[in-house]
Amino acid sequence: MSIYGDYIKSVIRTVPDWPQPGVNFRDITPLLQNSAAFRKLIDSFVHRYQEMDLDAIAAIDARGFIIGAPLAYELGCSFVPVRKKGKLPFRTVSETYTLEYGQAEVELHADAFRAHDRILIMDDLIATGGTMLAAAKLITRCGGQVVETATIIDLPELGGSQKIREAGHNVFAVCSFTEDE
Ligand SMILES: O=P(O)(O)OC[C@H]1O[C@H](OP(=O)(O)OP(=O)(O)O)[C@H](O)[C@@H]1O
Ligand SMILES: Nc1ncnc2[nH]cnc12
Repeated sequence: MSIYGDYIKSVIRTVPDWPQPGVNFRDITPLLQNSAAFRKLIDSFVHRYQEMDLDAIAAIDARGFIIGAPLAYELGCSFVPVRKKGKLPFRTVSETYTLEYGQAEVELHADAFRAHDRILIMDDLIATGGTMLAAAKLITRCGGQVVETATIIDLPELGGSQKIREAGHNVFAVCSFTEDE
């Protein structure tokens, strides 16, 4: 958890039973509306990653882009979009995964980075971990080195962050929510 974790958590809204009954949706839009909170969020990531000699931030479509792009700008490294199926125009590699509420597929341009590049994967939230693990597999298949996976929100009870760690990747989360919060 980052030094601003409690503050960032306090500006995230929980919407019960969305998009389907039983899901507590963690909504980051109030955080994005609050310029002071958004700045602290990006600063937390900059603070953690500025000495890690990253080559690229690979951010996951769509909410991962919101934080991945300013971080890449601040760190002076490249931005790699990991997109939902059918959005990238060039040669792609893809990986299917299971969401908390459905199935999906992510894609990466085959030439998105150089072999051995040091890459941080960024997303807004880890639930089952399927999305992050699919992105990590893609990046590894393309020759990248996954230095860490980062997120604003971890939902540890859903087991995703644990699964990602068991697959051999570091996980950094700014804050976490239990099901009853
Ligand atoms: O750990 P998981 O169970 O894989 O779930 C986490 C993913 O689910 C959400 O994305 P979503 O597919 O809803 O897309 P969006 O960012 O386009 O809203 C979230 O932004 C993560 O990418
Ligand atoms: N509970 C949740 N809140 C927000 N985004 C999500 N993506 C998957 N599960 C989610």
